[in-house]
Amino acid sequence: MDVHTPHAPVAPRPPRARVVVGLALIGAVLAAIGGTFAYLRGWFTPGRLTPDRFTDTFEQVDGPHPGFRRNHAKGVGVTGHFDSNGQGERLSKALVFRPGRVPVIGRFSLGGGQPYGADAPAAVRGLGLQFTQPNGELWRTAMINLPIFPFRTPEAFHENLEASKPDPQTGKPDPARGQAFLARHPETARVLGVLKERPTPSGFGNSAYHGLNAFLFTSATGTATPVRWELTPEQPFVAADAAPGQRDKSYLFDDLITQIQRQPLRWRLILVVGQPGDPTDDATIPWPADRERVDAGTLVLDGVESDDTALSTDITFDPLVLPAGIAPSNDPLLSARSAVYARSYTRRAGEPKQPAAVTPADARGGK
Ligand code: HEM
Repeated sequence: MDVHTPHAPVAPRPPRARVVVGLALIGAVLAAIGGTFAYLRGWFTPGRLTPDRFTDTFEQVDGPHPGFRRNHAKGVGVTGHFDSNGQGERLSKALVFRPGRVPVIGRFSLGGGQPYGADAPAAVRGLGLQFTQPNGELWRTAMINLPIFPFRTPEAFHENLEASKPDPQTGKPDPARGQAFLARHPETARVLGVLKERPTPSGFGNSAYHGLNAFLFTSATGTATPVRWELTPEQPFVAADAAPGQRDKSYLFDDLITQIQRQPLRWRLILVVGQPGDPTDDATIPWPADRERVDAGTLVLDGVESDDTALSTDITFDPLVLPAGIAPSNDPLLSARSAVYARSYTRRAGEPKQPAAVTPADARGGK
């Protein structure tokens, strides 16, 4: 054997054989891509909870409303800024916490997939925000007026949606399915018990908003701290209207528009500092009330627009769009939220849109 050729030389293949091998390779690559695609869409495992299936279920509960968000469908866009006082800097190196001002685009909304439903005091109030840092990085967050979330996992949220689908016989959700869900999920029953005791403020402007999921803040020196955040209103508490049925269908949004046009609305951004042992993967459990609360600055909202024209319409307030210095925790809701928000956006962005309930004339104060 020739020492310079330790392996038997490979005879060159005739050109036709090379073409066949090449085509087979391309076929294998396409099959692998197709297989991955089918796997991700859940076609191999029909019971698996995929972003598509989650989005379909939202549509089945509230009906198809092309062009609108699949959850928090009714809303208005807002604009303003965040004045940071620098107190958050010791927890996170994110530029948004340096002293100074950053622009904010936001959206107030009501929970559920009905873009034309009547406003009601008990409806979940939402506030999505996007902060733009001086280096162009974005921080997006979507908060609600509940201090704890009723569902621990995406699966539990989805199971509850399934139980909320209208019964074909009555056109309403079957109460027995709701009861069965609560029996399987005592954590949801506990959260609903807590929420029932809370006084409801009169509108969007005097509500507090909670980020609920925990995040990990990293300081300039590399220290990591679990943090939850919330917005506390500077607008004084007034109890919710006991008989809003007498009022306009969009009275919560009308009041918000009137208030913002009178004077800017303001909230304090509070960073709640977690201690070792505080759960970061369970938004149904509040952290102890004595946790340190760092007032990081003031959110000021001074512009309001209809969903038909607002910049926020083309934004998903995806909780995983984060600047350096804020990272996701191990909360299982976070990645599910990100994936389902993206699916909702892809669907609504490709559909023809009906006019929003709150029109551009309404947002200009034309009522
Ligand atoms: C697995 C859990 C969740 C799922 C599947 C889910 C699903 C959705 C979907 C599909 C949208 C519409 C997205 C779009 O088209 O832009 C949405 C919007 C929203 N969600 Fe969630 N959500 C979840 C948990 C939460 C939690 C924990 C909060 C509060 C901390 C929250 C607050 C909001 C708010 C405020 C909006 C409206 C944002 C906007 O105005 O665009 N969601 N959600």
